[in-house]
Amino acid sequence: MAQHVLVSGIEVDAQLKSFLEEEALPGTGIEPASFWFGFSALLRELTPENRRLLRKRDRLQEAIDRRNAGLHGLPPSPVEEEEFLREIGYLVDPPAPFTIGTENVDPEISRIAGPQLVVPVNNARYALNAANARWGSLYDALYGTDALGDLPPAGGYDAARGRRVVDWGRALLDEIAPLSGGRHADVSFYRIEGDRLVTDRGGLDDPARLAGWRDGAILLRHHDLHVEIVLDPAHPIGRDDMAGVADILLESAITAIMDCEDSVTAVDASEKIGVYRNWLGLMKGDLSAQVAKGGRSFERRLAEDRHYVAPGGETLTLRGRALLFVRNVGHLMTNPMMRIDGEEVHEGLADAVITALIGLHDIGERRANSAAGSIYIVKPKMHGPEEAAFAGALFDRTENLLGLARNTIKIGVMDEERRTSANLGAVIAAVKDRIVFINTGFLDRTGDEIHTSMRLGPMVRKGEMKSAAWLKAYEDNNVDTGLACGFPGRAQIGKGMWAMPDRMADMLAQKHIHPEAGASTAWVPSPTAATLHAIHYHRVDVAARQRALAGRTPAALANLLTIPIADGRNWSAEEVREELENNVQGILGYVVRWIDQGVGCSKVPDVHDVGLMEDRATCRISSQHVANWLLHGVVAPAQVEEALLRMAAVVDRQNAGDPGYRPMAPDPEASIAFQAARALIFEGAAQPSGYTEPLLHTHRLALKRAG
Ligand SMILES: CC(=O)SCCNC(=O)CCNC(=O)[C@H](O)C(C)(C)COP(=O)(O)OP(=O)(O)OC[C@H]1O[C@@H](n2cnc3c(N)ncnc32)[C@H](O)[C@@H]1OP(=O)(O)O
Ligand SMILES: O=CC(=O)O
Ligand SMILES: [Mg+2]
Repeated sequence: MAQHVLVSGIEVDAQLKSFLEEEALPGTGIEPASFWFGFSALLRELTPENRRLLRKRDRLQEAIDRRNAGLHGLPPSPVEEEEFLREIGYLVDPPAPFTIGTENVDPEISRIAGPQLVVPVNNARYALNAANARWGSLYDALYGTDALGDLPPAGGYDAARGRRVVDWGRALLDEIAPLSGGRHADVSFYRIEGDRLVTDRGGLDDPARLAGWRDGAILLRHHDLHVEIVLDPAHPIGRDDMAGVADILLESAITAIMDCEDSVTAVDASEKIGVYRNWLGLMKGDLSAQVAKGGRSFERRLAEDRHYVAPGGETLTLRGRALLFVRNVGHLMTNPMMRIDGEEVHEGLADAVITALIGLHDIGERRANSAAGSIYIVKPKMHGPEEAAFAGALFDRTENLLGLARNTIKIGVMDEERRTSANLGAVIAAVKDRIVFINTGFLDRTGDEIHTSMRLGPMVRKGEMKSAAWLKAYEDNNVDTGLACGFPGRAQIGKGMWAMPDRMADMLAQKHIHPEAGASTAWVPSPTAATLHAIHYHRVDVAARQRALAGRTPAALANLLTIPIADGRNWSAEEVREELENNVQGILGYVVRWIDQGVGCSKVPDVHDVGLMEDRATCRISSQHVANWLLHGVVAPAQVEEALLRMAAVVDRQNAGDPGYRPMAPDPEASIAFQAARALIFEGAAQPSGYTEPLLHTHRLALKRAG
């Protein structure tokens, strides 16, 4: 049983108290007594407002549910929907035109367009890898994935495949830094003479693309992104290369989000400490992890900065690591790590204070993460401007507590709830001097789309959501609003996750649409994906795209408010079965690892055997979808029960190789994970905003209590 101790009138888990006093506070100049005094006051002041905002969510949803139930399946026109949403206070008047005023923003956010990597911060091995993913090997990314159309054969190095990789890489150099007299593939030497790159195929068409050099490397720069040609004639690859090129390194994950939210499992103090401790290691620079792979073991640590000579002879220092954000949880959840007046603390309040406290370790002397002296917090799952203003107030109060100048804590706003999308201008206005991004979290957003109109009728199939009118309007509106509010040069306009981690050829072929749509960043699930997605930012000039898009007619609110119900469509029994099984398999495959093993982000095969990145947001979509079809009789309860049992056996088989895995199918009644998945569906319609957190937390806590 967790022990709580009373500090400044709040009950704090004893382990959390020790962690904060012995690990997080030392070095910040803040004394424990004043920290606890301020923390307690902040919680007392802000908890009532947090609760009020959650009650407002419920009231609005109840009003929408009542109205929708009374429509008997006849969807409101977008005009009627808009009028209704205004009437109940869901839609507010847009603000007068304004531009954001955020200052002290690092160039990785304000200027450089490139990939954004997300990683569960409680996994030190992955978190370090993500921080170090600023630079990635193009050759490895092409060789080791299906990017070139096929997978590498089993066994040792395949020289023919290696040649294809090298050719592809050299052709990319022709795009990024063309030579005046031929192709990079035909170059037999790269040399620096004076301040210029010299090859036997001429110099650079644009000499300014040479950013620098160091012993054994040429550094190019294009669209603010760097590319390093690694020269090493002794290297196994360089040895067989006419010009001695051993690799091409791409500046890849320009920013990375250390996630405390949807990709982690943190239901109590000990798990929250795991999350906070890794963030602390990243901010202090001393995080390490022992990695065993390929028959060897090594210690992974944070990469160092990289040093070059620039044309003119000056030293050029480039960051070796991605600029790090930390994603806090939203306003919904509470956590037993602390109690105030006997009630669990609102987790988002604690996250803000503790992650910002930890951020202090960087913004003093070190500035190894933010040279500009900012702490970057991503705030997810906010519904509308009042909730954004509340996050702003929380950050104000946190700054007061930690002695920080106003707006030191920056905010990345996830545009991932319908009330936020529909009021995006007002949301941005509410945090206009600290906002550093808006990002279309289309996965949560799809879950909220289903949940909000749950009672209207059955929704289209999950795959069809991607072409629904609301989704296009949502994506366009996000860019239009960001441009209108002056984001270019100050803040990111971001797009969502590539959720098929093994489908790199498809990503390479498709994800260019994000920079083309005017986004300065977009999410990737892995360092390899970051390296490959970086190519899109060489191919698309985001700044030019943003200038071109700035004058277009903004996305119509009517389209954003077009509800994706199926409108009388009858699916065949086969289509219903496939949809149900796909959702149920995804839910079970994700939930079983979440509950039993504490893994918050997993790759789970869908019914077509494509491994999908599953996190709480994708689980929200699947569970809400089944709940919606159940509510409207598209599927019967017995059919769902039967699918759960059948898919449990499938998921058990998929995990058969994992020695730590507890099968569900032999005794589903006794499997807490199975029961959690079942509850997510059968109790799905009643979950706040359709979120999965309350049921996931309850079931994991039950499992931990059971031992
Ligand atoms: C809707 C949303 O909120 S999306 C945001 C939440 N999602 C995420 O954060 C995605 C994070 N990604 C992941 O957790 C993983 O990539 C998964 C679960 C999707 C796939 O994982 P796996 O199949 O185990 O990855 P895979 O086996 O292919 O690769 C493992 C290697 O890649 C690395 N890796 C994989 N994902 C990441 C990542 N996001 N960051 C850093 N490194 C990563 C691992 O460190 C490991 O390398 P190592 O052995 O050198 O340590
Ligand atoms: O957080 C991202 C999302 O898509 O949801
Ligand atoms: Mg999300």
